[in-house]
Amino acid sequence: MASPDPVVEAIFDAVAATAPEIRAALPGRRVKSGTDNPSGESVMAGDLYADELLGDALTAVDGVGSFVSEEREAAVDAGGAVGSGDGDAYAVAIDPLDGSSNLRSNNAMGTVVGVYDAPLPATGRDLVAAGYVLYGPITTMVVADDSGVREEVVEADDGSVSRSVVEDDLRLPDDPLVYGFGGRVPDWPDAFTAFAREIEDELKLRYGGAMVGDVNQVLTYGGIFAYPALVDAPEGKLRLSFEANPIAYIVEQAGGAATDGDTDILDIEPEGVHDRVPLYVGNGELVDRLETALD
Ligand SMILES: O=P(O)(O)OC[C@H]1O[C@](O)(COP(=O)(O)O)[C@@H](O)[C@@H]1O
Ligand SMILES: [Mg+2]
Ligand SMILES: [Mg+2]
Repeated sequence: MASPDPVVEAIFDAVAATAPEIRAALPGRRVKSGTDNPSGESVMAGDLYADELLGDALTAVDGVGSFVSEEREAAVDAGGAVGSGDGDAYAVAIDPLDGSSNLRSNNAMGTVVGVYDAPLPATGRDLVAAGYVLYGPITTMVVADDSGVREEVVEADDGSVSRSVVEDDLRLPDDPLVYGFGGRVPDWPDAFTAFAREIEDELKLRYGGAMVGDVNQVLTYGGIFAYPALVDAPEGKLRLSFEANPIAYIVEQAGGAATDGDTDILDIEPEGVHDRVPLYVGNGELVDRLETALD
């Protein structure tokens, strides 16, 4: 197996190093910050705190040339040309706090990171690695690169942060057990509702309102997660660069599939870094059935 890319490892180290600090800061940051993000959504104080901490940590990593975040309009130049053709630095895209509406109710949340070898916006084929932190009862981090997917436990001890691998070859189980679909049922297109009715008969509902938490259930138990196209929002809710691409990369590296209903998420050509996309992700045969159902 090829040795891990040192820049990618430094990026994951930086994300892991911020996780205990983000977690510790959340109790006092469960309120709205009073601002909206570039997607027009209300930003929580926790979103802003995580964004600032991660922005500082990631732009300080040697080999990170540019940094974009769900919470920032423009890319931050971190010094260094991005892309294998023009330079040798990576562009890092983050969703600093995924599922931050769960802050109020104290449910799971996460941080998502994508490491692209091309200036953004780029397609998911330009990802060289992706990962997410899950702030559950345990702080875990799932990381993927071309060698596969690993689950790690992140722990802070006396000011230092450790990453311990607990699963070194995470694969989607063959027999799916769970599903979780976002959005209001009356807002779903009829074809998706019909597909959901079939799935309800076969799998158990697990929906927590944070993509990272819901996808982590699918990775653990097998199944399908969707934030579908809605009748009045055909692009759905989730953002391609910060959410769908990194999650699609991780799930595909774990043996699963990801689509916007028609096209592999990783092949979608973005127009802008804040583009939204419908996301259907999980076991390959379920994603195939979904594509047929939406045809
Ligand atoms: O509350 P809803 O409409 O079900 O939306 C839930 C979805 O929105 C998100 O919270 C969007 O992410 P952010 O919290 O990063 O904006 C996803 O994590 C989740 O899948
Ligand atoms: Mg999110
Ligand atoms: Mg977010």
